[in-house]
Amino acid sequence: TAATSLSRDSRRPDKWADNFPIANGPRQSPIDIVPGDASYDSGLKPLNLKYDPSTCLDILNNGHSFQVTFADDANSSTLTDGPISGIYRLKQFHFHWGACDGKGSEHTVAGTKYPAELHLVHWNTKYASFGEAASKSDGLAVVGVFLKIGDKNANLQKLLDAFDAIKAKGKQTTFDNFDPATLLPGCLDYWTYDGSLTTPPLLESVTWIVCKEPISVSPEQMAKFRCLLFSAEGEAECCMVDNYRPPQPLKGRPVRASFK
Ligand SMILES: CCCCNCC(=O)NCCc1ccc(S(N)(=O)=O)cc1
Ligand SMILES: [Zn+2]
Repeated sequence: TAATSLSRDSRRPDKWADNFPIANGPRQSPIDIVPGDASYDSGLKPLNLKYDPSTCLDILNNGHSFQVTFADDANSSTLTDGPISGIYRLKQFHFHWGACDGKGSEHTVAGTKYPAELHLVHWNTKYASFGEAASKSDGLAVVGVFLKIGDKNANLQKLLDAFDAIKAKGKQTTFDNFDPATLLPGCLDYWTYDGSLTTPPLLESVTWIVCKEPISVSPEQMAKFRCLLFSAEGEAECCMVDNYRPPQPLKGRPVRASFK
């Protein structure tokens, strides 16, 4: 139908510049990270992530990914140090993935695509809210973690077990006492650069912090990601896959490494 093709087109990254001209801006994300071109910065601090599982609220299929949302009315789940100054609060985390294991991540590493990528979205508490921070150059900090095919990930499985309740666009269910720290790799070495949201409104407000070490996901678990739907109940079913934006031009931006 016309509605179906409008919806599909709005999910196509090559169409976003029509409504969001910033899509061709100077600090767009994601990027291809070339380790040999990154410069080690001894001034970069270790990431300080302190999450309180009791601030976990719900899990939602928002029609372009699934996200777990956190109560952000206090400094209960925060990111400090790393490349940022001040206190950033966790708002939500979500993922991007492919139709097969050979693609799915948004950032790539010397051209290597991972099957999926986790984004932990934080906003700068010098601003009053996520919505206000999202339009400021230092408003957001997103920690990216790559998923690599390997052993079954027991912590990830807790999310996948909720998928039956959020299969279609708009479905949401309570989700509590989940600790996002269980999704972090053992080593928190990272690359960092100034970028943007990777979906509309593509705002250039994100300090990106991409972990070098991936976490594991089994092939069966990746197959479950692909059972979610872009479509709402009652609409023709459309599997939620390939919800990633490809790498964007670096346009001279420096990429720093927290490690040698
Ligand atoms: C009521 C809505 C308030 C927010 N207003 C709408 C909004 O700004 N949404 C953008 C949300 C978003 C998009 C992309 C990322 S990513 N993939 O870069 O980590 C993170 C977060
Ligand atoms: Zn994302």
